[in-house]
Amino acid sequence: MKSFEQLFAQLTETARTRPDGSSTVARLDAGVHHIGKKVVEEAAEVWMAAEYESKEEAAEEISQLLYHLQVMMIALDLDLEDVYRHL
Ligand SMILES: N=c1c2ncn([C@@H]3O[C@H](COP(=O)(O)OP(=O)(O)OP(=O)(O)O)[C@@H](O)[C@H]3O)c2ncn1[C@@H]1O[C@H](COP(=O)(O)O)[C@@H](O)[C@H]1O
Repeated sequence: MKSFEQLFAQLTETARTRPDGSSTVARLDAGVHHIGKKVVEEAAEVWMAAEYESKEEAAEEISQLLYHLQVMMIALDLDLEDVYRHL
């Protein structure tokens, strides 16, 4: 289990070191348009899980949405403070 901040640190390091086989590197290479489609897709899956599936399934979809939002942040060179200052 990892926190939001721990995942962001891991993904930032992954983007810097570009390990072979990383799905995060592949998503970053695919670009903002591709990442944006995943954000929208995962947001819809959160909605559907919340209305029609279990709390556990909703939690899993929410975790995937958070992951793709973090990938988008890295693609845009945003750090956590850039987002937190709007909370
Ligand atoms: N937390 C996540 C995570 N959440 C979601 N996903 C990705 O999002 C996908 C879920 O989307 P879908 O259900 O739509 O699955 P899919 O249809 O196969 O989606 P696509 O792969 O085709 O886009 C998963 O298959 C993963 O590819 C994640 N991929 C990676 N992580 C974490 O990111 C870290 C780095 O991962 P790598 O870059 O792969 O090393 C690791 O700690 C991982 O646990």
